[in-house]
Amino acid sequence: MLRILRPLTSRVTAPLGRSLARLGLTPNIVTLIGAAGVVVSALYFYPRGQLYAGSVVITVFALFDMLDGAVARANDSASAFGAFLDSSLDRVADAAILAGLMWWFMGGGNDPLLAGLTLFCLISGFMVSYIKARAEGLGVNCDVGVAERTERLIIVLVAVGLSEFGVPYILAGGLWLLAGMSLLTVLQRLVETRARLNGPEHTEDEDKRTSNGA
Ligand SMILES: CCCCCCCC/C=C\CCCCCCCC(=O)OC[C@H](COP(=O)(O)OP(=O)(O)OC[C@H]1O[C@@H](n2ccc(N)nc2=O)[C@H](O)[C@@H]1O)OC(=O)CCCCCCC/C=C\CCCCCCCC
Ligand SMILES: O=P([O-])([O-])O[C@@H]1[C@@H](O)[C@H](O)[C@@H](O)[C@H](O)[C@@H]1O
Ligand SMILES: [Mg+2]
Repeated sequence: MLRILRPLTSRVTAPLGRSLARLGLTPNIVTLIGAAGVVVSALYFYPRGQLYAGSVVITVFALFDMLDGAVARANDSASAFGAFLDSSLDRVADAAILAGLMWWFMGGGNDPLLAGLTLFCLISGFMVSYIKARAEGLGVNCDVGVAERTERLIIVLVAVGLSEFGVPYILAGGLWLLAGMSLLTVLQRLVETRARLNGPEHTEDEDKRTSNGA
């Protein structure tokens, strides 16, 4: 959904990408800094229980995901391995955020129901990404859904960040919303992939890939 904002955000990220490239940073280094930063920042959630500070710092490092591609485009160094690393480390970052939150609910947060709901969000979010990756492996595009990664990050970070200001039900509400939207996106991507696999543009060549495992 929010991908439509890309032309707008690239007005900021493209010049930033050029500056980082001039400093000698490679896209892969930017990817690694962003992912490592998110993982370490998840320690704000658990064990520290600092939900607002954690959300802010995680947001800063999550934004690196918009900059690695910008650096790649700035110095014409986009690579297949870079794209693979970018997507793979997104999963590590997503897991760190939600695992940090889940552990906090199980400890200081003392809310086993929300811990379970967070685990559901983690698994359904991974399913969203996995379905797209598997569909692409079978030769079809699956860029659909109400909760792509950017939407999922915004929902969880805003809900968790605002919860420290005592906004009623924001944390539980945000997590229920995230769970529902992730589940809906899983269904949207399943339907889309099925339609495309059965569609006219799906060739015999692509059928050969169906025997491959995940
Ligand atoms: C009071 C409350 C307090 C709470 C505080 C918390 C507030 C939280 C609020 C919002 C949270 C916002 C988090 C947003 C994170 C967004 C990050 C994100 O999701 O990015 C995803 C994409 C980028 O996707 P992708 O990685 O696929 O694209 P790339 O551009 O990287 O290109 C990939 C290709 O590049 C090549 N490549 C890449 C890496 C590599 N190592 N080698 C390579 O070769 C390769 O070809 C790859 O295929 O996001 C988007 O761009 C979609 C649009 C998103 C719109 C987001 C809106 C966010 C809101 C505000 C942000 C404004 C920021 C302006 C920019 C600032 C930049 C520092
Ligand atoms: O599938 P999803 O989790 O919505 O979105 C993800 C994108 O936001 C990410 O930038 C891309 O690199 C991943 O491969 C993945 O597709
Ligand atoms: Mg990126």
